[in-house]
Amino acid sequence: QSVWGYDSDNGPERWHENYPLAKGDKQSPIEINSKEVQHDSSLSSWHASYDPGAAKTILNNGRTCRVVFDDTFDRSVLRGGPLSGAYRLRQLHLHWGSSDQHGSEHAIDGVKYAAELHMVHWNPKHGNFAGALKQPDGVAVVGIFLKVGNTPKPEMKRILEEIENIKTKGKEAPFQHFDPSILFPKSRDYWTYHGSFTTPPCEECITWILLREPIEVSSDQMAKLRSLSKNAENEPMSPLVDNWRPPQPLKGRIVRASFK
Ligand SMILES: NS(=O)(=O)c1ccc(C(=O)NCc2ccccc2F)cc1
Ligand SMILES: [Zn+2]
Repeated sequence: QSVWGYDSDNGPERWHENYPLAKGDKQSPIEINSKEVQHDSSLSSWHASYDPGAAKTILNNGRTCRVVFDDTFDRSVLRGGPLSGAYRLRQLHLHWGSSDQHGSEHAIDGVKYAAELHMVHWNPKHGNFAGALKQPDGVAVVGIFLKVGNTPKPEMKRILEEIENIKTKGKEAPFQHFDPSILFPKSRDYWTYHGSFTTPPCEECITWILLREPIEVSSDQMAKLRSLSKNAENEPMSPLVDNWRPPQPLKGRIVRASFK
């Protein structure tokens, strides 16, 4: 079956066979080379105003752990930075490795982090998410790097505690009263560039906002994430790890920095 994944027979090198956009000129993730980044003093700071009541459920879809929010009206929005207008928060999810040494999708000067958290927002001027996917300014994703250290942020605990209840593919649990802005690092410094979904169908509709400052998690918290399974309950155990796409060709794109 043409279902895509991260294994040798259905992984990133073969996605283009069923999803031709995967070979586009504005694909994500990318390798950020700070020497080639352009500081843009006209870039304003971004602002998130999230309603904790918008959080609904957390689920394991066999490819990631995803928290879903109510995006039926402007309840939790991101604005400013490179964006014009308010983008609605729809979901957040993570990508991680089989060890602490790798797992992020974007890399900074060759440095890969243990994981990368994505907060996915869409532009309501395009009617709905499906419509936004077809527009270059349709979607905005805030990317936060997770670094293993010994002063882990307590805020990640909430997501990781829920993992017990969504161990296998298809499991979903209520996840309410959660304000994801508690996950943001202190600094608002960011890089921004135009790219794509890092998973099929790989539409090139994303304004990426990558935060420079990583947040810290503990090695135990990473082990918890790696205890998720990509299989359903009654199938052979297969650990959900290495659900990251490698960096894609920059193809002349400019990466701008909000900081010097
Ligand atoms: N890793 S990421 O770049 O942040 C990313 C963000 C969102 C999606 C998504 O919504 N997929 C579902 C989906 C995509 C396209 C069409 C219909 C869908 F349901 C996938 C990847
Ligand atoms: Zn993602």
